[in-house]
Amino acid sequence: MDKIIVRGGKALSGNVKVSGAKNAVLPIIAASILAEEGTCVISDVPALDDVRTICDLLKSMGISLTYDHEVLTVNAAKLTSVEASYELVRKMRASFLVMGPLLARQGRARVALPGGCAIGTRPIDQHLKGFEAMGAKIEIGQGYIEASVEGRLKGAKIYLDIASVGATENIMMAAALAEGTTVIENAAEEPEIVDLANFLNRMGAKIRGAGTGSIRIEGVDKMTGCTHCVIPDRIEAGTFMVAAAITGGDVFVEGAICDHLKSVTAKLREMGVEVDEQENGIRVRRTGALKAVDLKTLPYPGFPTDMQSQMMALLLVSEGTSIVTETVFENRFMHVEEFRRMNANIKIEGRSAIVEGGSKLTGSKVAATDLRAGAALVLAGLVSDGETEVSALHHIDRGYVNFTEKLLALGADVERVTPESKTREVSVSESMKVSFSPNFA
Ligand SMILES: CC(=O)N[C@H]1[C@@H](OP(=O)(O)OP(=O)(O)OC[C@H]2O[C@@H](n3ccc(=O)[nH]c3=O)[C@H](O)[C@@H]2O)O[C@H](CO)[C@@H](O)[C@@H]1O
Ligand SMILES: C=C(OP(=O)(O)O)C(=O)O
Repeated sequence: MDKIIVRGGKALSGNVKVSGAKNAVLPIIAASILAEEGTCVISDVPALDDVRTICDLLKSMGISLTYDHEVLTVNAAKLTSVEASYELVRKMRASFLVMGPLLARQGRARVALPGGCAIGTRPIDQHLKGFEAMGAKIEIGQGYIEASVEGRLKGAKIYLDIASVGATENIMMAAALAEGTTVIENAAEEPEIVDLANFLNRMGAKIRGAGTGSIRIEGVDKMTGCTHCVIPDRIEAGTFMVAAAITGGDVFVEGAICDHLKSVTAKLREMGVEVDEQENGIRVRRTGALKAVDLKTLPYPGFPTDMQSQMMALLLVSEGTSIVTETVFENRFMHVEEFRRMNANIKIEGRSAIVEGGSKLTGSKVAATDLRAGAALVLAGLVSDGETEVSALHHIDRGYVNFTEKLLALGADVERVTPESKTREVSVSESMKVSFSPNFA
């Protein structure tokens, strides 16, 4: 099993380019199932394990795909199966996003129950409530959810009890090909929802209001292939912003969209970090001490839960006590135990973590507990005494393209080690080449 070895003490500097957003591209690839004709050509598709998983899933349904230099083509004219197997859904919960498109196009879908994961139980009741409101019959058995509808789905007014990102996306995709108009109230407002709506509209859908709490979808009879470029990953961008801040560095995060990162920028500024918002990216510098701040995760435009663990790493080296409250997922503090191995002083009280700043972090053996926790441990390693060894990298590979290489290019003392070959020497230019070649043949 690969490990990342980090030796602390280097201030990061230079330019890092943000890849396409994982959380935008996954629903977009699922949405391409809706195109009965033509090819979807999607660019800035990051070479991530999660992308490979959803591509494998579409391939298992008879859909043809190609991937070359971050351009993915999907031709879903031929669709031979409406099933998403346990093996693929288990690897990645976002696989459940194929349910809406399959149901809308084929009138039937059979998808393995996604179950919980390290960060919480993550139910899908809001997705199912939406499909039922559109006339689908839902049956659950033998670990699978079967949804079916006589004829077409019918437009409906759906109020989400929770502004769920996945439910908003799944229902929006289903409604795009339904008969009549669907209105989703208390919809999630994340930028990835806007990107998905833009993609669907290019395919022929009629969606208005994405990015607000009320989305109106007029169903159409047919959708076709289109071209689309995925938005930059705001969480990857935020992770590098924290990397700059934690090391007292000076980094330009190229491609980051300032508007998508307002809550992160505001917190960094509150802590005494200089954040310069530019047209094509964000420059982050830190020279002085870091101030403790409190933060609470919330749905967009609130502070993202996917940045909680990285910010916690930063708060560990600030002056004073901070309170981090996690309101989105009920169990997203697994990284606290790992931080403690690095001499962190953190107490958990219910949904809050009391983070004592100013501890001298020490390098240690730690394991990623989810993908953002993995990144956060590497960030903590950048300022720890001695060597930090991060394992369980399959989490990091789900959501960060060339994470080690990007840090290396900014001057970090970091390497990825494969036990069989001891050290895998990676030249940055080589590693930046396309390293993803899924078996699309
Ligand atoms: C692939 C992807 O885009 N993943 C993101 C997406 O996950 P995901 O779409 O799974 O997150 P949701 O917004 O659906 O979940 C938010 C909260 O709602 C709850 N819930 C959700 C659906 C439902 O039917 N019932 C229910 O109770 C969840 O358990 C969770 O507590 O948004 C999360 C919240 O910003 C991010 O952390 C994930 O990175
Ligand atoms: C929780 C995350 O992803 P997922 O919803 O795919 O598990 C994440 O990206 O931090």
